[in-house]
Amino acid sequence: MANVIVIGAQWGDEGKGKITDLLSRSADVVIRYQGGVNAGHTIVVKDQTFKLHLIPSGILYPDTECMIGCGTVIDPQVLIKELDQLAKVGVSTQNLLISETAHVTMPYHRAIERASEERRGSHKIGTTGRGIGPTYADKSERTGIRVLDLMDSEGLREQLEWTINYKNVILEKLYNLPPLDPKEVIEEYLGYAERLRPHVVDTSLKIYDAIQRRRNILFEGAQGTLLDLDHGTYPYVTSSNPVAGGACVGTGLGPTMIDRVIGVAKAYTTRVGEGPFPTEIHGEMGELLCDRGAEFGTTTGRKRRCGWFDAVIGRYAVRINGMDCLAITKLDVLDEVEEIKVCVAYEIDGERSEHFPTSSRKFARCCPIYKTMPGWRTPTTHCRSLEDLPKEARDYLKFLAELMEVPIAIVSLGASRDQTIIVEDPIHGPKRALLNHEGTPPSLLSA
Ligand SMILES: Nc1nc2c(ncn2[C@@H]2O[C@H](COP(=O)(O)OP(=O)(O)OP(=O)(O)O)[C@@H](O)[C@H]2O)c(=O)[nH]1
Ligand SMILES: O=P(O)(O)OC[C@H]1O[C@@H](n2cnc3c(O)ncnc32)[C@H](O)[C@@H]1O
Ligand SMILES: N[C@@H](CC(=O)O)C(=O)O
Ligand SMILES: [Mg+2]
Repeated sequence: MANVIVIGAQWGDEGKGKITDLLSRSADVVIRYQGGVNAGHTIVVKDQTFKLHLIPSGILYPDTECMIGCGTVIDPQVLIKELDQLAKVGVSTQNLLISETAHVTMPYHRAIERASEERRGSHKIGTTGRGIGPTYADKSERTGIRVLDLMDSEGLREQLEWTINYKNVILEKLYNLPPLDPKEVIEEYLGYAERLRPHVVDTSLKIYDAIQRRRNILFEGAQGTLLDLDHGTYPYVTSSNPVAGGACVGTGLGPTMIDRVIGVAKAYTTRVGEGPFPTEIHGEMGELLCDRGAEFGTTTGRKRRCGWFDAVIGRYAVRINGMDCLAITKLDVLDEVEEIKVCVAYEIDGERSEHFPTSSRKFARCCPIYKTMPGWRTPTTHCRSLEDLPKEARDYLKFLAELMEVPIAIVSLGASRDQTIIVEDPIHGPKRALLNHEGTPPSLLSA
């Protein structure tokens, strides 16, 4: 039995969907613990592509129980659309459970977010526009609507009447927008409630039950470490905690139950939305990575910004998440690149630093110090073992593992489930933190 967290080690879109789907083969339960429909997880199986926003990436396995945990925010309209789309292609969602205490995204959340982004002008965050920030803000302000409120029609009428009138003041007075009609919204959401009711439970009880029955639980992170509300490039972050620590809070499971943390990182870096990005490449090379990597948002279709691999943020992600091992994705995207750069440290205000600065303003002044590696200029999408890879590609991976002092357990060379090299067992390997008693690094990727 092993309970494993999968997290993004960069700014999201690292390919967590593909890796979670792959690992779900050995999981009994897969659970999302934060974020909402801002996430876009892509899974490719044979010639079928699935784009999931809220439903966990374990859903393609009919016997796996999938849960949407209490730390998520749920847009019922999008969730129902996702359920319908899966049903259309014959994927059962009977095993999907939704937490009673997750918060619900309402129309005023989306409207307020759009208006506030516009009002911010050049200070905008570049959000996905899905109402994520305002839904989490209401949770903190204690004016949120939870799934269990949605299930109680009388209570909901009263609660929403009050809340919508309260939000209408903001819409009308602050943003000069038309008010929402409480009756219309209430009827719309009561309809959603009936559709979702069969899935709604106390998921923390279900998880504890799974623990007691020695089931394998996979926690699927969305977004990435650098988008974390507390540990990312604030204010250019999302409003939840994508880091491994978020998995316990966002599901109601105690930290002593977690066995492993697997980080997912692209072989280069991308970021979508505003905010500093020291290794961003402007010009031809950035376009090449964007083209080859099909770097367009799974949710909004926005073009993702592309850059070289940044080992400073990689090391930071290892530390913040207590990462045991890494999955490196999209190595194939670098197949045509003649020379590959890796950021090994920053120069900040004339000084060298190997640490991620806590201030975003300081981060924006970081100039990457690069080490240049030779490319391999050979296709790798067919490789299924480390030995199949060109030597330069193996050297590149080894260099990344050494820089971050974390073993690479999985290498991904294409979007498809089978385009993967398993270097070592990602789930049952030893706990990395326990290997370092004498300060010796754990065994890294073998050459
Ligand atoms: N070429 C290539 N594409 C890959 C590989 N692994 C994943 N992909 C694709 O890369 C993209 C990854 O983006 P997402 O699916 O948005 O990643 P994610 O981490 O699940 O997303 P968020 O939770 O939104 O951060 C998808 O289009 C995948 O199909 C790979 O090894 N090579
Ligand atoms: O989460 P919101 O508030 O919509 O956006 C804030 C910030 O985070 C970026 N982002 C959100 N979800 C994802 C995702 O799934 N992959 C990558 N980046 C994401 C968004 O672009 C904003 O920069
Ligand atoms: N989740 C998103 C963010 C977006 O679509 O803008 C992505 O896959 O890039
Ligand atoms: Mg995505």
